[in-house]
Amino acid sequence: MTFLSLKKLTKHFDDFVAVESLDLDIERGEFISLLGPSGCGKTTTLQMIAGFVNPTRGSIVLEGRDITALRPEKRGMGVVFQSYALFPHMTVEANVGFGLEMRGMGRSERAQRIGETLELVRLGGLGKRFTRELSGGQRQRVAIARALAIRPQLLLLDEPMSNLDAKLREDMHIELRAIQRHLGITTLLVTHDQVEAMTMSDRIAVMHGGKIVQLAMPFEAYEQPGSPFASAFLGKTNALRGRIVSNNQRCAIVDVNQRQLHIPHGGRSLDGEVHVFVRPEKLRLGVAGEGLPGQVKTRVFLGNHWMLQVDTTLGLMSVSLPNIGEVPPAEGSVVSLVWSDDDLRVLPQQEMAHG
Ligand SMILES: Nc1ncnc2c1ncn2[C@@H]1O[C@H](COP(=O)(O)OP(=O)(O)OP(=O)(O)O)[C@@H](O)[C@H]1O
Repeated sequence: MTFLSLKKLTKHFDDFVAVESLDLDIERGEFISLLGPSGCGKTTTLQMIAGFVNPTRGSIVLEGRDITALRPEKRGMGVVFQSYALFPHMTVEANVGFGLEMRGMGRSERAQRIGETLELVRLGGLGKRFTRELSGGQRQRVAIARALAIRPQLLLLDEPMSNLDAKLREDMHIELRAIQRHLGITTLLVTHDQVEAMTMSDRIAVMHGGKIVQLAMPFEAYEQPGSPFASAFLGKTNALRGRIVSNNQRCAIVDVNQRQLHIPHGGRSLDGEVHVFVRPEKLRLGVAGEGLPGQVKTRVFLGNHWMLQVDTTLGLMSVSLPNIGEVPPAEGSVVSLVWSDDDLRVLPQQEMAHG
């Protein structure tokens, strides 16, 4: 049975539609991210699941039971907000034990649970501190421990890592994912950070304009984006405008600035104006005369790779080259770009506007 089902979940604020008829099924133990830009309706969706915002329409079904009208405290969910919302005048232990006390758990059982949960987030020994005496990363762990202490059936995370510096955030991604797997706890994360979503999730729901525009495993979402929006939001991409010349069973033949490209269309024959996408790391430098000629406009070194902007007749193309210990051609050099047609993606142009 599906663990959590959102059925045509909708939220209007007056005549503004924040979330529109959203359907999502989550399996037990799954880690799902709602990924999208600011204002796309991620937080509103999470708040409806938590019970803090009433849906305008639609329903929320948890293990077969309709909980749409259930009060938040009856839902048995753990929530971690971006602000953490810790109690500054209380110790770490008191913060973590708060929900347990509310549920009437006895003192000794509570102490044991608090101890276990602090160990889990590697805060053992800090229980007596006040939360104001902790670093940002430690505070964030307290917030997670507080949500986990009640052993919730669903963990809801709203941008919980956004206040941490980049290195700490990276560590927390790995750690939180390990804790989530260890406890087998079904988790929904709201984020606008695609790396965070990719690192942690079993599946990513890409949101745009109050809707899910793609739901897929990270690799699939990145390699086979279902819309121009998803393609551009999940990592860098080069988008070219083209026009369909013809389709055969496997490929669309697309004219891009008078070059004919053969692009696998995945069984979906296309017509008219299209967008052609190619990821920067799928482009390589060829030998002279071999591919699309261009001139290097910028060259940036990023440690594990180089990023080049190359001016071509198809427009400015970003090219990512792995750092293999060689310095690529300097700015101003004439180069040629090659790719495999299998790495090109083609999507109808009008989807750009709708996401
Ligand atoms: N209480 C409210 N009243 C009116 N409009 C609201 C309310 N809450 C949210 N909205 C609007 O609904 C839209 C979706 O908001 P939401 O907070 O869900 O977006 P989000 O994707 O989580 O964005 P962010 O990443 O910035 O938090 C936004 O345009 C927001 O301004």
